[in-house]
Amino acid sequence: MSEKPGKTDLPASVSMEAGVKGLVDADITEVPPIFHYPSYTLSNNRPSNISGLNLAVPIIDLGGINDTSARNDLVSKIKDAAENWGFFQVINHGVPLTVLEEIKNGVRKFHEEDPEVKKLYSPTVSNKRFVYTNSFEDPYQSSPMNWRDSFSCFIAPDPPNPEEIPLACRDAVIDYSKHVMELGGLLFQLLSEALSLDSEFLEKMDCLKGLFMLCHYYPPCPQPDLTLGISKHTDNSFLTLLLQDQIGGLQVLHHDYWVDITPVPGAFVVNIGDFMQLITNDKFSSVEHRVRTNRDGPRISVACFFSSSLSPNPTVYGPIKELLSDEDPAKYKGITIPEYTAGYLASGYDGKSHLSKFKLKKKRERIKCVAD
Ligand SMILES: O=C(O)CCC(=O)C(=O)O
Ligand SMILES: [Fe+2]
Repeated sequence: MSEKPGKTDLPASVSMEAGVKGLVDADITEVPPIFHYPSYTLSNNRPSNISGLNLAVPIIDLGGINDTSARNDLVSKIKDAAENWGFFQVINHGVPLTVLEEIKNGVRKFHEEDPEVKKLYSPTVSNKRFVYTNSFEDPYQSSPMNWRDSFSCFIAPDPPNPEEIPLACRDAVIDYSKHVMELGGLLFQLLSEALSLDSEFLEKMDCLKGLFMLCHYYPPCPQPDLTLGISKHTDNSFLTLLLQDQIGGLQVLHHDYWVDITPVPGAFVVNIGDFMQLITNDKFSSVEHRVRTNRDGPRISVACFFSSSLSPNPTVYGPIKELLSDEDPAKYKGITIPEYTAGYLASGYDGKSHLSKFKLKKKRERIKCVAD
């Protein structure tokens, strides 16, 4: 966790309460130094040894899901993407386009409310399951700061009362999260099949039990080469479903090169989170990603994390026994989701893998874990 910035770090005309959006509304023409990233973290030199690789995140069509041979084909594409990219996009997923438009509009509407309205949901005032955190108030904010404002909403296992969600996005959040739970159920089936496990395996492990929504608003940035919307990180989830608008900026690290995840109209970006990498014993990869800023905007995105997050949950997750063998012993020790999440949040988006802290180092430790 980094030290919080003070008002003195900002131009005098700017109120911290109004978030990054407030800076842009105040017509700043230069990005304040607290948002500056060292230039080496922003550069992206294409390594010569990857020139032959296809550098596009796979796009997978879920349309043929009910046909056995098409399903086998898409399960093998998902397996390949989950192993080699940690990311893929899905199209023909069954979520109506109107639902996608409504949630993007709802997120934008809330972020464009008067700061006085948003203040009612700030972490210092709100103990509700809907929290508005602009970069200046986020206790887990990285240093340098991110060029974005966000709100979060806990959806499952304990859904919020509708009154806890602001009117600007209430119906959209409720409707959208139902569709995300449904699509998540299908994706966990396909991922189970991709691991040669029973279709219901991951759902039976309660991977679908928790859902946490994080809705971002990235204001246009006057100097996009100086800062980031979100610094490099992996997700603290089993799986993340992300909806992005057409502005672009999301990048995934692939063979040490930042690859753009080009917006595809109506698609979801799906990515493997740390907990999935842990339970699959590194078969699937939780891969680092980040968001570049843009002169255009605002950019809206909605990230839905399948994780029960900090909610009390005594289940200890370790590598799935069915995936282990003498040749492939457990690589991780078990941990509960709230314990993992607390550590992940405390280390902030610092770009270091939290998962690696749970890796079993010695062969003897691994063998002992399998015997347990
Ligand atoms: O806004 C995006 O495209 C990505 C957001 C993200 O990576 C996150 O919330 O973890
Ligand atoms: Fe992320």
